[in-house]
Amino acid sequence: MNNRKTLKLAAVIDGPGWNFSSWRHPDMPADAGENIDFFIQQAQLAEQAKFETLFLYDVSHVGPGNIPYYLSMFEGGTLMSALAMKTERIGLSLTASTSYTDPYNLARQVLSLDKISKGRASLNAITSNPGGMVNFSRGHLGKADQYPMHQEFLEILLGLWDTYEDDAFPRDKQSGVFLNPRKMHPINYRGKYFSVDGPLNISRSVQGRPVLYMAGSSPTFVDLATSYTDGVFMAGSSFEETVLLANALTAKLVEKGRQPADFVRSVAQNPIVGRTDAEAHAKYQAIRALGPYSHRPVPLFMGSAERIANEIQKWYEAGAIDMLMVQQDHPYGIQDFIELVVPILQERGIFHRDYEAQTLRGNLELPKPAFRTI
Ligand SMILES: Cc1cc2nc3c(=O)[nH]c(=O)nc-3n(C[C@H](O)[C@H](O)[C@H](O)COP(=O)(O)O)c2cc1C
Repeated sequence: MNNRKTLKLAAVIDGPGWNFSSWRHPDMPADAGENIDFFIQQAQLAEQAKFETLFLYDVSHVGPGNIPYYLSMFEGGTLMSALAMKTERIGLSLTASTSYTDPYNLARQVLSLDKISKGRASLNAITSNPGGMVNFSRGHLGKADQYPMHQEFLEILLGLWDTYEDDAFPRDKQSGVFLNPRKMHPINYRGKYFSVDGPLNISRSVQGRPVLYMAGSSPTFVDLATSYTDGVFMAGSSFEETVLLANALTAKLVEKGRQPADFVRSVAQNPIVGRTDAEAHAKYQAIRALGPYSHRPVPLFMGSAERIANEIQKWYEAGAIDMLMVQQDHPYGIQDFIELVVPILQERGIFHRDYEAQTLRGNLELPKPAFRTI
């Protein structure tokens, strides 16, 4: 069972895509990962189509054998801040690793993005590969540290985002009262990995807090996500696996006394869409031919627009997803999806025709969380 009025759509605007060869396509800017004009174009395209949010994955340790996008990409918070100025309604979601930064820094960055965008920011907080800790003076830590560290990180992040009550800053010029100090709540957190006094130096968000996601698949992931986040990003490698994980998440939410409707479960797919199945297959062959490896997995969502819409409807109505993240390998992947599939989803009442709210939370049908102290 799905638990929202409509399916949510995210556009994953990760440069040339998560593969080795799409940058070689004649219509893909070879420097797409560092090309701000390309990102602006993708962001505005998704906003015109009323996608709820943009989404960026992240990596912050690389080697020469990585995919081109890994080797040549913008830092997500900086990029999203630029896109905030070129868009008005669409959400701005970035991924960052809790193994590779400090919670105070990330809390400031994401809440700043939230203010700059007037309530459209969200963070996908991931644990990432432990190998990268050598870039962040944490080479002594390993895989076993990552989830305990992640948990502390999320508690601090949420605590810092609720440093101030909504009306903590009267900024009254007459009386000279800028801050009501009784409404400021430093967290004074002492953990094994992080120690943070607070307070943060930015007021509470218009959407309460930035939307928080986690990505993963393990039982620890399910447990932490249902305790701390507003939603998840699941691998989505098959319909059956996704239904199982989505149901496990829902059961855990209910067990913890949370409303499943206040939680967004999403997967990413890289649809290759045509007017006919044959046209979609020709597009797939065109990118496959770019090499360097002839093997490129056939996307789970490939074929005519009608076929893709049916598949999305099946996943949505089975409660496997609340949000579909549209990722592109083909340079027209998102555009094709918008032109061919979105109208069918709208016709069927599965996807909205316009933004209903000003904030990302509102558009995701998530309630504004009340202020709380941890
Ligand atoms: C759907 C999904 C998306 C992910 N995205 C990223 C990412 O953008 N950057 C990254 O470094 N790791 C990413 N990861 C890896 C996770 O951070 C994590 O290391 C991994 O999933 C281990 O957690 P698990 O054992 O609970 O699944 C992703 C994982 C999943 C399942």
